[in-house]
Amino acid sequence: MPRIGTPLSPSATRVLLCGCGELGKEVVIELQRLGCEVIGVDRYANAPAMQVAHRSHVIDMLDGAALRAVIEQEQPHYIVPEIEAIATATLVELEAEGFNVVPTARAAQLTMNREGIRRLAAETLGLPTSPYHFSDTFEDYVAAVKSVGYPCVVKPIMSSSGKGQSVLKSDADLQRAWDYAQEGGRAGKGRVIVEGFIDFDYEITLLTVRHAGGTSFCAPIGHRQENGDYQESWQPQPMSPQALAESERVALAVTEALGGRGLFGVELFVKGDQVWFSEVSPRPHDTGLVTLISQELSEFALHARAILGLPIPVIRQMGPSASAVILVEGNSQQTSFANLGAALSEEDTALRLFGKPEVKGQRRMGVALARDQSIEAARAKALRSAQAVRVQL
Ligand SMILES: Nc1ncnc2c1ncn2[C@@H]1O[C@H](COP(=O)(O)OP(=O)(O)OP(=O)(O)O)[C@@H](O)[C@H]1O
Ligand SMILES: NCC(=O)N[C@@H]1O[C@H](COP(=O)([O-])[O-])[C@@H](O)[C@H]1O
Ligand SMILES: [Mg+2]
Repeated sequence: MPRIGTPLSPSATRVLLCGCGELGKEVVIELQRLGCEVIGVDRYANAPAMQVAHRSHVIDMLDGAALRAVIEQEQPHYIVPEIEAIATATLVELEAEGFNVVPTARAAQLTMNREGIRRLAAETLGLPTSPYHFSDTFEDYVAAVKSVGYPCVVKPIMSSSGKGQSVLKSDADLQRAWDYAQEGGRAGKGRVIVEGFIDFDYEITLLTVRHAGGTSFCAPIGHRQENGDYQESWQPQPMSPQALAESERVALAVTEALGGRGLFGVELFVKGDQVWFSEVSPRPHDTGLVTLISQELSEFALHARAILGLPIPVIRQMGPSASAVILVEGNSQQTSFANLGAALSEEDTALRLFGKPEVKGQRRMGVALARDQSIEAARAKALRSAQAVRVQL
């Protein structure tokens, strides 16, 4: 049975987070509640999760040598990737040397690159996905678009939150979408994926947790994306029993193939009873922020329990709930948020302000949460709360 020691003592259970954004902040809070010693690592100082960790390091996490140095210095019992952009080859080496990477180093490596996870899901596991093609050159990409057909979606193979992603409707979009994908990739210019556009009725995130007692699913989360970035999410998303069963089948297959313990966000497109796998985060998912109000154990608490080998006997869903993001646009290192009384005036609302130290362009800085009698009412309430917040740069 797992044991947890005293933080900052030789018996401490040390957890090191690679990535310290808003999702990591909530994971750190849950780990702190269980008495872990938590170390945050990210590319910039005062990142949200660093503000609640015991200590932190600022490094370029894509630099394998820098990542290894911090991990060797800290000797964590668990290494918890919080973002995709990490030197995952170094995590694979460290795992082979005996470190515990959550859920597994291979899961972090395969999901960092759209090609890794897409080929695993479609080619190895035979799961339904959109038609797809990978291209390295403009000429090959044009041929791929012709074969996939319009509309289609182009994305850099390494990107997240919709960066570098476009929907193409005709030949007129070819050059712009290519240029944007070349700018938006995390590793700079390079390979893109061309995907057939799935005309789904709705899309969900199926939070799936692999823990000591087996695999558990949360109620499905519906969400609305704009330009590949999440704006609102809600739980539970109404689904036919067939679509839900198929979603759980796909999520189980993907998470079993990735292995390890932890929470996964399985992204699925649904039309009628038909389900397509899109991608998976081997970590808490942004659309899962809704679980901060919709579940007794949030996705962050579930991740912490799973990582530490603790039981998850039940996941209680508390009724129709929603989240709405607080996006800030501009330039500031001292953003402030006002009119919070109005934002929290209604029953069953909550706010998270992430405490990000800087905004340059557009950045998600907070989220409003709400519960109500119906999904429609919860969504409307979360939006009212988010819109009530007055941002000063
Ligand atoms: N093939 C597709 N057909 C239809 N819609 C799509 C397709 N691919 C992506 N989308 C839309 O774009 C959104 C973002 O796509 P995707 O999840 O691949 O991007 P991402 O950059 O990995 O985003 P994140 O990191 O936030 O998950 C999807 O949630 C969906 O709404
Ligand atoms: N879709 C992935 C996602 O939501 N990741 C979350 O956003 C942070 C980065 O935010 P930033 O870009 O504002 O630094 C990440 O650290 C993670 O918490
Ligand atoms: Mg996604």
